[in-house]
Amino acid sequence: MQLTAQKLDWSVHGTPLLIDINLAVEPGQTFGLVGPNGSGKTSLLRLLAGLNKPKAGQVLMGSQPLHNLKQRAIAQSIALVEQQADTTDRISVRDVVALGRTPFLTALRPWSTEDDAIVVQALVDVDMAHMADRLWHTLSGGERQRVHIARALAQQPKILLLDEPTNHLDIRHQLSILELVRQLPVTVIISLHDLNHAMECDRIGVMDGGRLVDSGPPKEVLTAFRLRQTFGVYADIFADPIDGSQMMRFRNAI
Ligand SMILES: Nc1ncnc2c1ncn2[C@@H]1O[C@H](COP(=O)(O)OP(=O)(O)OP(=O)(O)O)[C@@H](O)[C@H]1O
Repeated sequence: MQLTAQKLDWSVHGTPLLIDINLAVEPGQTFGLVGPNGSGKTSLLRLLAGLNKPKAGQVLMGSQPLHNLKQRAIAQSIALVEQQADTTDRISVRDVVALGRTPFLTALRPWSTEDDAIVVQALVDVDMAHMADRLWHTLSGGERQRVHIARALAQQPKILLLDEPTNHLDIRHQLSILELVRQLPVTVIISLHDLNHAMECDRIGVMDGGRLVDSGPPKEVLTAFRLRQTFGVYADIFADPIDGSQMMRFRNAI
């Protein structure tokens, strides 16, 4: 499903935090959102998920403006994995993931064996099936992150929004989560700090000071100029001798 942002503005107490954001992510594409700390990535993802309302402009899910839809209808199509999602409840890993099924349950459509199977598959996908009975609060940071991703997968969204999902993850799980996300047949918008990981996205967008300052194929967008201008670093960009893919070697901060 296509996700479109048209002329989005968002501000808090009169301070503009997102300014004139225009973006269209095609069905099935993986779109990487990059930018320095405080550039507006999380704010944009929350608007795209319908959690915050824009001051101006609109978000379209397919051809439907989000502001015309109820939260439950949005949750049947869009899942967001937030950066600092937490719960203090004594709840098992399996039950956290089962929360992903909530938007689909009604009195006429109660929990079924199909939901059980979806939850198990989501746990397998993030390599957490062996911890299904563990209590959430006993998990490490990386394990919690993987459970949150499993909850979003259990939602079986058409659009998956991920805010720095590789935060806390060891290198094996970083790579396996990114590989999993890229293979999903859904539209994905993922914020990333690791620019070499962002190179694997179909397209990327660069946030700077609340604006989307560039978007396009990673090779065209993440140039030495952009790394200096927006990220404040000197970097060398070169082709990997093994497979020719573009890599960045960061030298020093400006
Ligand atoms: N509710 C709020 N009230 C005031 N300022 C806010 C609020 N939410 C975000 N901001 C500010 O808006 C700016 C953008 O924040 P945001 O979290 O979207 O950035 P980000 O690109 O995700 O950053 P990071 O890479 O550090 O996670 C920051 O300066 C932040 O302090």
